[in-house]
Amino acid sequence: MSLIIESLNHQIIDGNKTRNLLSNIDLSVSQGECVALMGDSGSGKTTLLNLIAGLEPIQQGSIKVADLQLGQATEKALSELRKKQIGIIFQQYNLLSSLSVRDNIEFSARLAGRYDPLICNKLVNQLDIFSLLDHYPATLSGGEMQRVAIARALCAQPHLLLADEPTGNLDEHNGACVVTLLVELAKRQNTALLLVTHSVNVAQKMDKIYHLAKGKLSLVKGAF
Ligand SMILES: Nc1ncnc2c1ncn2[C@@H]1O[C@H](COP(=O)(O)OP(=O)(O)OP(=O)(O)O)[C@@H](O)[C@H]1O
Repeated sequence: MSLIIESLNHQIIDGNKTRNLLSNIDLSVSQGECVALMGDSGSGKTTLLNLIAGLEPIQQGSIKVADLQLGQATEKALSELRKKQIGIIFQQYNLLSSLSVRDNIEFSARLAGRYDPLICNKLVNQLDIFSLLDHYPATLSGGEMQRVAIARALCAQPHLLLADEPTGNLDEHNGACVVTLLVELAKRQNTALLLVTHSVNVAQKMDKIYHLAKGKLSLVKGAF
């Protein structure tokens, strides 16, 4: 299993009271499995991804990624995990502005110790960003940045890929192509994919769909 979440609870401060954002969440994603996470805006999807990436401290319950218990891990171990095992496609892309598209893509793969020019070149062609390789992020459109962020994450061949609205800036056709490619590559690389989306069409391409509402996670498509 690439990801195992058990009895996860997470509270936030809302005004002058606390709110249970995540209540007793259980979720497992195995290698090569593609899972969609849906839910209204503000339901806690991004917070859940941040907890899985070790970017926010776990308050109660457990999250295990690639055999590492995040709640007991040191900052160094969490940082190593993010470098080597977890790929993240952030809502805001988080491309490094001082690096060209080519260097952005290669950087994560080299950090993970998995830079393979053949894999990178193939991804660049599949995502149709070859002509952008010498450009800098500031000169790209939202959709182009999104495709570069996807190439960067996949080029590092992560164990677990977390994608927050990876098609939010793409039109319906390009969004569908990118998701088909994400699923195909996750299966081929044996990567576990957890993808946040508001699009039912995108979610339908996944093996399972979970819905987050009022802190509870429920399975709406897939094996029980
Ligand atoms: N550290 C924090 N302290 C207080 N409130 C927080 C904190 N982090 C998130 N929140 C609140 O938690 C709620 C869930 O936020 P989150 O970004 O996880 O939602 P989301 O489901 O990803 O929404 P969207 O679909 O709009 O991206 C929001 O109301 C947000 O303001």
